[in-house]
Amino acid sequence: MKIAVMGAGALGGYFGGRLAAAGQEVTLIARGAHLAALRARGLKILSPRGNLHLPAIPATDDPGAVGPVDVIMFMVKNYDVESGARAIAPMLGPQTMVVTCQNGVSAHERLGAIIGARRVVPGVARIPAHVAEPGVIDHSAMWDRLTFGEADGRVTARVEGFRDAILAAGATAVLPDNILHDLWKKFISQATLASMTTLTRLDLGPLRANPDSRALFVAAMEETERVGRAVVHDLPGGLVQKEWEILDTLPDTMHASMLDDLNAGKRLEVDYLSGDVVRLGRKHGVPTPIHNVLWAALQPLKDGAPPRLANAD
Ligand SMILES: NC(=O)C1=CN([C@@H]2O[C@H](COP(=O)(O)OP(=O)(O)OC[C@H]3O[C@@H](n4cnc5c(N)ncnc54)[C@H](OP(=O)(O)O)[C@@H]3O)[C@@H](O)[C@H]2O)C=CC1
Ligand SMILES: CC(C)(CO)C(=O)C(=O)O
Repeated sequence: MKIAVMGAGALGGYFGGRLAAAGQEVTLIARGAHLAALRARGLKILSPRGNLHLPAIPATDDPGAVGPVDVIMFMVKNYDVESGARAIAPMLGPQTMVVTCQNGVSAHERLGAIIGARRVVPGVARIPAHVAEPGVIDHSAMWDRLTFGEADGRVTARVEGFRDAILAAGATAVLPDNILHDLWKKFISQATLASMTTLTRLDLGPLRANPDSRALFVAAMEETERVGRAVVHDLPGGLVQKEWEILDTLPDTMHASMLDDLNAGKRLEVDYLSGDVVRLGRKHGVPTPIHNVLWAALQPLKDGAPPRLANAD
């Protein structure tokens, strides 16, 4: 299978590396110091599921040099979806499938508006990872799950084939009954996890242990669930509780990738997390006071390179 990874950072490097190690024809699309390191030293993955070093994995910043592929793993951040969508044009053949992984609920629609919805297979990733240094992906827990499926719920040969390729590579792939439900299920916890860990600069452990911050966490998730129910009328019940069954099993040191982004001086995806809770709440007449505070409080940090803390000295 010919696979291109558009945005071979934390997630793209992880899944692209596993697929390449399993013999798939993978090209990483990257840029800057990360691309230079990939070319000079190859890709390294540090992972409890097994470390990996691929010294000669193909990497480029030029999708035109790759040409049409079977699958594009579209793994840029939310704020790069539109520019990334335009950049992948030379890799789109008549049958190319483009699988997403972005947190939030809007990336697949924004991508589809540019490249055509029929090409897009929405996905949800459950895998904690970050780029520890250029060329090196640090995957910090056992889970490495990519759930994806056709937006209309059909189980097609293209999604089955790609699921089998990921499973053969030793990572986890799931075809759900309804990918839109899965997107919202994760969004209900992720929008809150991202904003609360980033705003407080704390891991999940202390936020979950303190009764007041836990209550705020739960209320923010319930707010998102109410918005979800207004947007997707057949969203199953009990999603907040189901997400807490996951949150309560995570290590104390778990935090959202958005906190890693803050610490690395990168841009934040907050407009697509708490920001989209607020935006969709307004659109559907559902009040979102908690996410409005979380979203607004993070605005001064969202463009990256956080201002010097007033009391840092
Ligand atoms: N990291 C995690 O633990 C998880 C992340 N997610 C979601 O997955 C998505 C990807 O996250 P993550 O992997 O952490 O992000 P990263 O920033 O690690 O990776 C994205 C990569 O895409 C590169 N990129 C963007 N545009 C281009 C371009 N035009 N050409 C070449 N390279 C490009 C970026 O380069 P540059 O750095 O120069 O911008 C970066 O290296 C996010 O939406 C996130 O919400 C979901 C679950 C877990
Ligand atoms: C919480 C985690 C790491 C789970 O996959 C995540 O999705 C993120 O923070 O982006």
